[in-house]
Amino acid sequence: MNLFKDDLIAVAQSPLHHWLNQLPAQLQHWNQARQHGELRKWLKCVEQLPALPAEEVSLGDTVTVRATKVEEGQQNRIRGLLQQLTPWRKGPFELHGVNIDTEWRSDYKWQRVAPHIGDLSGQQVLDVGCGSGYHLWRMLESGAEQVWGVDPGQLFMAQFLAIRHFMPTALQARAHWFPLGVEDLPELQAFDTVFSMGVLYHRRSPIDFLTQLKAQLSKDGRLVLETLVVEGDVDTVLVPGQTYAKMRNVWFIPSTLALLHWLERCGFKQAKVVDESVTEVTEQRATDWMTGQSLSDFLDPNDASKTIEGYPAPRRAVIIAQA
Ligand SMILES: Nc1ncnc2c1ncn2[C@@H]1O[C@H](C[S@+](CC[C@H]([NH3+])C(=O)[O-])CC(=O)[O-])[C@@H](O)[C@H]1O
Repeated sequence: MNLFKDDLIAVAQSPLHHWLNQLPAQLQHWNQARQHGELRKWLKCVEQLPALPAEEVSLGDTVTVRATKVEEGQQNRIRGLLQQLTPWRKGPFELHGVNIDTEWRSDYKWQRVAPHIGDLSGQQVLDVGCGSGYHLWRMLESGAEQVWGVDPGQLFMAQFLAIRHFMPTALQARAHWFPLGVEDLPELQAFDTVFSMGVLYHRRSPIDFLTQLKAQLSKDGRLVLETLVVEGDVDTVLVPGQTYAKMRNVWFIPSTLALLHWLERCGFKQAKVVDESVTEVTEQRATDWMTGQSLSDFLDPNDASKTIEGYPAPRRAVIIAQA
């Protein structure tokens, strides 16, 4: 379990140390039974990345690491290796002059979330379904003491490890990623803020999901939830057919009023909607780093207010609720 050695030490030294009752055994099991066929290849790419000093670091809209002197050969090597980790969905990043223009401008989402969360100083922060970990770096920018991402997507883990490779040691020690789903988390009751963005609609049982998120929060903790919503009253929930915007695994898209009601039923307090907006094609689009189909292909070509299946086009809300 060398891959997670330092992260497990960080768990032991944190207020989350009771996670060690399950985590090492889960990672062991994952290592033996749940590894993706390509993971070795992806990790090899990460290992081959050149070591360069992180002399200029920005955890802003484009998460950036630069050294004063980078040779062209090193830059080409970085680009070539990182291109083997495509598709890159969540970013953007700039690593020693290599711009990773990801499918999503995840900075747009963060701009909708950040004004409402305040300073995260001193906090233990969990991001459930963190993808490449782009938002983990932004949470560190907001002051978090330690950030913990979980996501079953192993390509995203390799992407996170590649970004972390270039970070200065002091930041590396504060950012962690485990290949787990929300269903693998015990009731830790230890995080000051739990984020879960873009995951609820992928869950078959949204009430169980909200309950699992609540179980991660400390007594005074809060949830920052971002998800697809539809317009409508407290009884409105869209359960699409086989696909929604060509995504196969979409189950429940509630109205914000329905979602607030669910949160209340799960025991959350003071839940409020802090942002609601329609996703533009400038936020999710094909790029050199994700050459497949993207939002413009998922919308009705004659009416961008509808998905290709005729449902309302993607609209997203950010909700903050207290444990
Ligand atoms: N059981 C699960 N437990 C945890 N995560 C899961 C699970 N199943 C899938 N995921 C993960 O949830 C993430 C959803 S993407 C949001 C990324 C980021 N948060 C963003 O807001 O940009 C949104 C989208 O692409 O639709 C993916 O990384 C999955 O691997």
